[in-house]
Amino acid sequence: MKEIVGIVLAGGQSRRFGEPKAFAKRDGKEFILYSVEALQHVVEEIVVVTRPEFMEHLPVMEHVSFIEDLKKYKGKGPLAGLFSAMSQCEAKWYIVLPCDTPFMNARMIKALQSHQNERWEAIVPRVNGQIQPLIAMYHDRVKGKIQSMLEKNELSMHRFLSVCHVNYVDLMDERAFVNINTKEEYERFIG
Ligand SMILES: Nc1nc2c(ncn2[C@@H]2O[C@H](COP(=O)(O)OP(=O)(O)OP(=O)(O)O)[C@@H](O)[C@H]2O)c(=O)[nH]1
Repeated sequence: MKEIVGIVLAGGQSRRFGEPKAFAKRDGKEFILYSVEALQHVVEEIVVVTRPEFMEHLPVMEHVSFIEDLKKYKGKGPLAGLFSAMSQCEAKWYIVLPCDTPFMNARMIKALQSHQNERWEAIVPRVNGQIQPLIAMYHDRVKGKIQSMLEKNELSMHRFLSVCHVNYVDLMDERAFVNINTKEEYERFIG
């Protein structure tokens, strides 16, 4: 079993953005690569959970593999992506990132990781009072909890956190957590 694996969630619909967010660019580089690179020097391996039609557009990278959501939970959102990666790559801890945070960086991931401790099931940043469950660390112990939520079709990340033993850590770098969901946000932060 690996000590720590990175997960990049890139299987969403991007309905608000109107085209796949993973391939939107900042300074000529695809958003998804910012997520992969932020994790690259911190974790042993990275699993990108994405759609089959995206896979051929993604570059081959060392220690990075591309998988799909488990058939059973396809279309069920980030919790399904998280569970799919946890089931297909065993590790003690996971650090998850979405594919739409193009200012995320290794420094922030290391800051999060510095709170890693077996006492907790999840380490979740709070930035400007807002919790960030998709930019967080999860212990393998939460896998069963996610599965039972998915089985009940309960898909809320906040509801999931309510059943976990969570260490909320205040992080200050708001810019690293900028999340692009719409073309308006793209114009405002990257334009
Ligand atoms: N693997 C996987 N990732 C998902 C799924 N749904 C959302 N994500 C990812 O989770 C992150 C946050 O997703 P959202 O922005 O809430 O949803 P989205 O579907 O990408 O965008 P909207 O359609 O505009 O809501 C993004 O990185 C998505 O790619 C899913 O069902 N499977």
